[in-house]
Amino acid sequence: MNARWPRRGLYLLTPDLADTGQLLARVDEVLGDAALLQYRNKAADAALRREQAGALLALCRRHGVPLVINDDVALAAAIGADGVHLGEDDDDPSAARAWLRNDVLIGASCYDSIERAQRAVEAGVDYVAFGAYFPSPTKPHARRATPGLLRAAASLRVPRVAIGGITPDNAPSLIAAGADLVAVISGVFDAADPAAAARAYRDCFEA
Ligand SMILES: Cc1ncc(COP(=O)(O)OP(=O)(O)O)c(N)n1
Ligand SMILES: Cc1ncsc1CCOP(=O)(O)O
Ligand SMILES: [Mg+2]
Repeated sequence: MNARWPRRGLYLLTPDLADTGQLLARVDEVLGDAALLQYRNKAADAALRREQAGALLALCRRHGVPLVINDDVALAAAIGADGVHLGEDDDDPSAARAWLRNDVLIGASCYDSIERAQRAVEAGVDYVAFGAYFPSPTKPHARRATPGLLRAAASLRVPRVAIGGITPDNAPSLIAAGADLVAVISGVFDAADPAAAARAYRDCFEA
């Protein structure tokens, strides 16, 4: 378990962009307001993901923001990333824990299931993620979760992440229900003013 990562705030996920220069420029503009960055690209091949993850790691180091890799434990280990995020179609958290250094954080998607979250915590994950909370432009068919799940997960004693269609307007209701981090793609990267949007999420945690 990594003792140093921020446990509250905006958890930014990258949009699928093939152009690495464009990806870096778009992330650079908003990273200062993020607590964590996740590299997520569901369209890129292995070589492009390696290139983009390495470039994002350098950017994250400059901003002092930890980088989490989605889906790919081998990639996280290869570049020395700060964490990996795993869902139901990915490696098992306990297998990842055996593979990765002890200070690499592991996050788990728990969708709408407190039982899945309990099992993940027993396997040694550092945070649990629930959602989608609202209709997600990025993942329209994502399973839906309720705020009650965030309240129920308080007893697990790891940070709780909420994801899916989260905007600066609806984030406060999830934070009030116990979300420590809100995970966002379109609310920042599809905003007319991404820097202002990122600041608005951050402000939700300071209100
Ligand atoms: C913080 C966070 N929460 C949930 C997910 C979704 O993970 P998963 O269900 O494995 O789906 P994909 O993102 O891989 O499409 C996530 N990536 N991050
Ligand atoms: C990866 C993922 N898992 C559930 S919803 C989602 C996408 C989140 O993106 P957005 O913030 O655009 O809804
Ligand atoms: Mg996944």
